[in-house]
Amino acid sequence: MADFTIDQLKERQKRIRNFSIVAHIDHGKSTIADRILEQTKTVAERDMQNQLLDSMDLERERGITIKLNAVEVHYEANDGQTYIFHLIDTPGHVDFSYEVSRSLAAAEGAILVVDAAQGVEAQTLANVFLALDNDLEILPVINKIDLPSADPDKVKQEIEDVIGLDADDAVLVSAKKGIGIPELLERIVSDFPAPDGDLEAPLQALIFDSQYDAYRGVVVNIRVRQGVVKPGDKIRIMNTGAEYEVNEVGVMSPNAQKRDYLMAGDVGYLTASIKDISTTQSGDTITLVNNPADEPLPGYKKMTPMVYSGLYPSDNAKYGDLRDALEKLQLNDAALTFEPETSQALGFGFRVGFLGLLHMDVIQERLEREFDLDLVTTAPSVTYKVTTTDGEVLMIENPSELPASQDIKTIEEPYVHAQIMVPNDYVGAVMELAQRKRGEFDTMEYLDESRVNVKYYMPLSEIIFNFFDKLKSSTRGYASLDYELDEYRPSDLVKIDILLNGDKVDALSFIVHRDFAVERGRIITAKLKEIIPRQNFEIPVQAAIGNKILARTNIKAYRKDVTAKIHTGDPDRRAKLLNKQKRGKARMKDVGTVSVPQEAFMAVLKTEDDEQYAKGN
Ligand SMILES: Nc1nc2c(ncn2[C@@H]2O[C@H](COP(=O)(O)OP(=O)(O)OP(=O)(O)O)[C@@H](O)[C@H]2O)c(=O)[nH]1
Repeated sequence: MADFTIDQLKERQKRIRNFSIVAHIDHGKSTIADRILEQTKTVAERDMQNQLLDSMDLERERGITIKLNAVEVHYEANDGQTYIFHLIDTPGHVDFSYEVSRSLAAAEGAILVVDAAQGVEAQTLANVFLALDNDLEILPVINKIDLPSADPDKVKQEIEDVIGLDADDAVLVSAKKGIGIPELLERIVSDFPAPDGDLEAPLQALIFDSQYDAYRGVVVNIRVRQGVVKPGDKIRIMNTGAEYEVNEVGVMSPNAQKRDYLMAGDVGYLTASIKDISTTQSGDTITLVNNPADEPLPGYKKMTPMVYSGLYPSDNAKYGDLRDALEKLQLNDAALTFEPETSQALGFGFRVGFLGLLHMDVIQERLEREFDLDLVTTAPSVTYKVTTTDGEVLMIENPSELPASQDIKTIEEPYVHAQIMVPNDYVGAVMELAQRKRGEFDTMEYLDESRVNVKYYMPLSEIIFNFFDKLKSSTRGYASLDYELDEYRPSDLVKIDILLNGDKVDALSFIVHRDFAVERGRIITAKLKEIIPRQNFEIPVQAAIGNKILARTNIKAYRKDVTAKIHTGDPDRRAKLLNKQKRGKARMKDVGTVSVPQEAFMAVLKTEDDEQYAKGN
């Protein structure tokens, strides 16, 4: 059992530094974290691999950080003392900013990384404001000073002008070449405060994340605010009231290492044979049963999903597995929400809420990889606010549930306030794009003599459907984007239904602005004609608003000799064809009499590109 005195703990607490690294995407957070692990010998050189903290395969493959990670590092400083760092790496993409705000709640300091060539970007600003909101000490670091285009002085000036932070003694670093890392380590010790939680007060530990482990139950990641927790302690989760006995406490360094105790100021994990995953929500507080804290810590702001999409198992028998998988993922991803839904076309599934399309992509891929599921996903939709002629207000997350037009008084859609940072030369392109996406100009501010911050009000639905990709391609990658939900505004919106062989397919319905309806109707019927394979009868494909048909095309039937060829062709070729067919089948869903591939449900997302081709842009 743990053997320690309060004085020893107090001494230890003075040597703890909890900090997070925040930056715009690709400015080098993960590389800096790697260097810190390397120079403090937390990881032996032979075990060192790039992006060590990005432990998910998906993170490595895509080269992005999705989840926050907390690692304990021991650093022997120039003053001869050994300091305990808890380094919390965070994602940079706008879809994952909820992970950033959670990690910041566990830290006292934030290293603000800014690329020496790119300067301050939209997410730099967004993240630094999150850090300031959390009262964190901020240490500016200018990274990539090895680049020929690096201009640290200009970036210092920008940090002062745009963020209002003194950047005179910003640490100059090249994470790639290892330059400036020793200075950075010293500055972490001198600039960030030690945590100040009361060691003798009743336990309060904030749950900031958890994972499910088939053997140990839920592994809960905590930041201890006050008191001490150790194996054998009886704990209570304050909001759910669940009680457990602690089996193990420890830290990640970067692999799990058992400890005798975790104390105020520590960031680590705890296990207690927790099998019921609903009892340990992120944001809840853990205390001791026999000496409980009076109140839980303030939790996290609940995240509002931005987009919803239907998730259905390809094989209807896997419905229960999908629910299990979603529950387990939710434990690890507080922003994920879901509820059961049924579709005439797709059977039983779930309506799942996401923070953006990247988040949706990541969840879908994790479900398929980590839980071995085969999914059919419907096109994402924002939440519309509908007032019916009876005065009832409905929040519509699924386009197929939109009431008939004669029952609707108004439809409102969510608007965001977007800021786009871009070099002067591309302002014209940005404005043209924003205008085309129904944007309403707000203001424009100069960041320095060559860059501006353009602000627009825009419908969220236009932003989530590849606005970011378009923005990048029309500014050669120079623009950065950040946005926050603003308000609901009335819009002239209509629902387009798709009919296959005369039957309405609910999972293919979508909502658009009336001005784009006919055009989108035409494009999507043409797209579906391309995507849905021919069958042995002719299939009419129609787009309609109510009873009014906007567009129609036909998928022709197989000609007899085509099938005949397959049956009489040479055996090798026949086998190949059959195999190809079989593989395709896995991703097909029988909708009434028609087999529809997964791709078709996403076709509505693709219509935007064609629209622009059609207009010759
Ligand atoms: N030239 C140069 N390149 C660097 C330096 N530091 C990082 N990079 C490169 O910049 C890219 C992005 O680095 P990451 O560390 O993955 O960036 P990040 O900010 O963690 O990105 P996310 O996790 O996706 O938010 C990688 O290709 C790195 O190799 C540096 O000091 N100099």
